[in-house]
Amino acid sequence: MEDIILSDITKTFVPSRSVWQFIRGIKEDNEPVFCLDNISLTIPAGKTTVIIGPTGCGKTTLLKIIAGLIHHDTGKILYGDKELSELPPGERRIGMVFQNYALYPHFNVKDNIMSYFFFKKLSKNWTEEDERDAEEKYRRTSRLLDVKLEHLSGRFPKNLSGGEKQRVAIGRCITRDPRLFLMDEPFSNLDQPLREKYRVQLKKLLSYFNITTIYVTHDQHEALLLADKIVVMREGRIEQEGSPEELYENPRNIFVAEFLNPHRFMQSLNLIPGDILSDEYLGRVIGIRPEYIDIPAKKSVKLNNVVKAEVKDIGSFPLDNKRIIKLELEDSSVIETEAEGDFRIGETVEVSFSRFFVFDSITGERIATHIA
Ligand SMILES: Nc1ncnc2c1ncn2[C@@H]1O[C@H](COP(=O)(O)OP(=O)(O)OP(=O)(O)O)[C@@H](O)[C@H]1O
Repeated sequence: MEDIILSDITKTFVPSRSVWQFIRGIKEDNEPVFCLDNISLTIPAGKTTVIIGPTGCGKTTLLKIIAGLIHHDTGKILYGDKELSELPPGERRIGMVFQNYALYPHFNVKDNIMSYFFFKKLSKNWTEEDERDAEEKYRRTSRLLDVKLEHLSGRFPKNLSGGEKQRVAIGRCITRDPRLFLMDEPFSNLDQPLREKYRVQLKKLLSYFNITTIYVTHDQHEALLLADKIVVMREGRIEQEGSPEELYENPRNIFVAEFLNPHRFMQSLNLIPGDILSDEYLGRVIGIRPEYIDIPAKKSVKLNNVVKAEVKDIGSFPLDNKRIIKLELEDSSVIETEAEGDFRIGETVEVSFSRFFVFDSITGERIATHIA
């Protein structure tokens, strides 16, 4: 198993003329859409790489280029020392699961999952041992995906729920023994509780089979749960790549810092003007993760990490046993964190920051991380 290396991948789309332009004989070229800008990236073997970024940043296009569904303008995709893009799609051993499930409608669940073996079985070389291996693979995949065999194996796709179809599509890809597994928001059609359940199953499955996977999503919780490596994209470029911990603890800029949010009820970063803390940070932006805000202020931290704030709001989330407190600082900026202790709305408190980022206020780049 080898890493997959993307080197300087570029893609520009030239939109075709609309019917209206065609009828009116309007010849002027439509503006080209610059989609991917020199993407270089290593996809580690046997790990899950999650690509995340705002809509239109080029995630799906990158995935389609890797799958060989569209061609890139420049650059290389290497699997070891082989150029993946020069291999015919059939030899690439790439499994894909996209939002639409694309199951074979006339195959039942078991035959869909086993479809890879369908034609192999017709060949003379198919042995009893191959049959046992295929059955074993089917059983393991089904168990890990929680596809209840006794209920589902004989059903046809039209009689399955969205979640069931999606799991069958994933199972079908896995039994094909892919070298690379590509998934584009596979759970986006499902409701929240189901998404959470299936993500956990998928994580188990991917680590069990050690499949090199690229997973595209908008969803930060999904990214943080599934990823061994996260790639944050913006406007056709990679903003930062690394482990979820690296990106969360050492974001390159405000965009990345705000993008990854493990908290369900709070923003991931509180931004305040630097001069509120000290003249040393005049013209800078300070970013504080909610978990590094202490109320009341810790005695041990330096005085210039302490600010006064008014309690503006306290929100309760009893099912999660959480209370979120919103605090207004002297310049009217509002920060929020988890409340531990009793507070009254309108009360003034002293707050300290045990760790914070210092960002350039124009470029948004991180200049320093300050630890008290
Ligand atoms: N065939 C095409 N012709 C012209 N422009 C295209 C084509 N395919 C994609 N684009 C443009 O390229 C950009 C990137 O599209 P892409 O689908 O890769 O984004 P994305 O990050 O996957 O977005 P989303 O999260 O909304 O799915 C968009 O501006 C899109 O409009």
